Amino acid sequence: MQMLEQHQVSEWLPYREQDKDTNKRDYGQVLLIGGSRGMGGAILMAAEAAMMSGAGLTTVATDENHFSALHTRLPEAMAVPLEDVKEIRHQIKKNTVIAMGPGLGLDEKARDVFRLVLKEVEQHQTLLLDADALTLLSEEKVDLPQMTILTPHAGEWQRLTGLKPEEQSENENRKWANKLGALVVLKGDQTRIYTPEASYLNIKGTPAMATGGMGDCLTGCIAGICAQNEDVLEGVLAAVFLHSYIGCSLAQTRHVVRPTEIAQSLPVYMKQLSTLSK
Ligand SMILES: NC(=O)C1=CN([C@@H]2O[C@H](COP(=O)(O)OP(=O)(O)OC[C@H]3O[C@@H](n4cnc5c(N)ncnc54)[C@H](O)[C@@H]3O)[C@@H](O)[C@H]2O)[C@@H](O)CC1
Ligand SMILES: Nc1ncnc2c1ncn2[C@@H]1O[C@H](COP(=O)(O)OP(=O)(O)O)[C@@H](O)[C@H]1O
Ligand SMILES: [Mg+2]
Repeated sequence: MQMLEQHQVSEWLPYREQDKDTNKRDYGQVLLIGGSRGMGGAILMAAEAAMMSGAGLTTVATDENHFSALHTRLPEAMAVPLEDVKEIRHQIKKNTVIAMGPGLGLDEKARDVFRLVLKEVEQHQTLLLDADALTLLSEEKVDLPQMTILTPHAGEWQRLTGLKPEEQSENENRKWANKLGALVVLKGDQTRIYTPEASYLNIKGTPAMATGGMGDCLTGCIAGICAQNEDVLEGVLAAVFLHSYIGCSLAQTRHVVRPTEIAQSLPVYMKQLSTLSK
């Protein structure tokens, strides 16, 4: 298992050359799907992290009840209603990265959008499944596009694989990543990443990060960084490292780190780390 190092991450992070003529469409378009009634915060946190990590355009498909909160907190993001099938289909076509699951719920409406995304997404797009989308994946019969990114915690991984936390060994996890043909980010105090070919060990996080929404923030971070990276694996590894790196850095002066604080800090840390290798 390969340990992630800061110098690699500084190479993998997207870097914006100052004198380059570009526009927002050069930095990817992210669609985030989730936030059923009462769980709007989950998808809002993911959207904020995606936008703050530099996605060129960020769109959120969520319950209409959350639109005003989203626009107040994050006016940079666009919103579409979760039940508008025609619009969601259009958005799936349009976006380069699709991240689904935070606060999505497990009801029929959630199942419908889950099936729609799995049916419509194309091989050239990057799909990330987190939270309730992982639970739906364990219940529904669907084929995953190649190298779908899955970001389970130990409980979600158990639902997908049947492996109890104490059975989630390197061997078993790799076998399952292979079987699913997926890039698996198995979250924990020290997150491990599995592809069919290799496995990676993140830096240790901090218990100050053990608070609701921290995984939702990671989802946005991965989506935003992958929107700007040609290489999906490098984007995922850089995002996982950066999320913990910022968490540890903020925890030096905090009892608990808010996921939204990590999102707010992303532009500064990305600039700092990505510049190191230039
Ligand atoms: N502000 C919000 O709107 C928030 C919404 N959230 C949403 O709440 C929904 C449920 O997600 P949860 O993950 O809380 O619940 P889940 O029910 O999906 O998973 C929790 C279960 O997994 C087990 N488990 C084993 N190892 C675990 C580990 N390392 N971490 C966490 N659980 C572990 C727990 O014992 C529990 O039985 C998701 O849609 C999620 O996105 C959460 O993200 C928290 C914040
Ligand atoms: N004790 C800990 N040390 C380091 N990181 C942690 C710790 N507990 C949780 N995390 C991180 O917080 C995130 C939790 O994700 P998740 O369980 O999906 O949270 P949520 O669903 O509430 O957003 C993961 O990125 C995990 O690595
Ligand atoms: Mg989660």
